[in-house]
Amino acid sequence: MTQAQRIDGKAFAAGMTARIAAEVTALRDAAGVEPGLAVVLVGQDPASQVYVGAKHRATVAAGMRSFEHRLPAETSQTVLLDLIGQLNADPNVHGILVQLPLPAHLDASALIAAIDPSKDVDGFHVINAGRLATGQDAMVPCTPLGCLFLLQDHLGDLSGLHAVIVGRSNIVGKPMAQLLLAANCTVTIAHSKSRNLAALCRTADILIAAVGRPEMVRGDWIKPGATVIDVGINRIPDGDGTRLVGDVAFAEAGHAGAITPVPGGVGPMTIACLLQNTLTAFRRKLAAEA
Ligand SMILES: Nc1nc2c(c(=O)[nH]1)N[C@@H](CN(C=O)c1ccc(C(=O)N[C@@H](CCC(=O)O)C(=O)O)cc1)CN2
Repeated sequence: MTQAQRIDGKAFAAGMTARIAAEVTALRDAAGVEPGLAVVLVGQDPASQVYVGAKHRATVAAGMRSFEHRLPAETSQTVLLDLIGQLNADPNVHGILVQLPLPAHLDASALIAAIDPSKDVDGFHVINAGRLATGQDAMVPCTPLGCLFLLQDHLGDLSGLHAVIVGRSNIVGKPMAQLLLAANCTVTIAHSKSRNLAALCRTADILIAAVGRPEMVRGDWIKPGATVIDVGINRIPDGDGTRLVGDVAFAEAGHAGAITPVPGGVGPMTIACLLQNTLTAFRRKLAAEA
């Protein structure tokens, strides 16, 4: 049996982070200021706590200022809107994100809409989504941006390739489609209700699995030689404990050309791209003030 090449997102993200840290040092030496990232976490979701902790450590390691706001699950919409208003006005904060998912009583769309689009380092604000869709400078959502970097590093020019994206979320599926269209791919967005999903996936040169269901994409959904990007991070029972699996049945994907592992694939790229977006927001502010 052939063995698909493993796309090492962890190593790629480490290289990006080192480059970003060097740029932050150079900017601090030149301008005497450094980028600041504010992260708002509401509630006790265990996975979100892990991700927010990882964001804090990565931000500090890159020489940026980290402003963490960990709030109780019962925090009201009004209190959060007030906090976002303060962060928008704070000159030391260049990037703001609200960690998702939020407790059910909160309106995530309204909170994201309250973030200054120039500080929206998640790229979830409709202004940034619209800018991306119309080919203008935008803050690009971190996970799809990370997927694009891995694809371009592995394949080079993506022109003319058929990309099938399984998943239509605002966070991954839709912005991923915009990025791949801009890179001259032919793009199909599929989802759990698409007819003949397995056959559709078999037509993909690039298969992006972002559906949030453990190992839903089986080996016989993958065209031999295809490049597979697995965005899923699913914790499943394993013996007495748990383990992480993606949306792709990794063990059945040996005939792919290349595949991202879970963990160690797309996940670390999400955080590296968050640092990149924060640096971009900072640079744009410096340029606007010059
Ligand atoms: N406001 C946001 N909320 C969420 C986002 C986001 O981009 N913005 N994405 C995800 C969670 N996420 C970042 O927030 C994220 C997920 C996974 C990883 C990661 O590095 N995963 C590791 C495994 C970690 C583990 O052991 O659990 C890996 O894949 O190697 C980083 C960030 C939802 N919410």
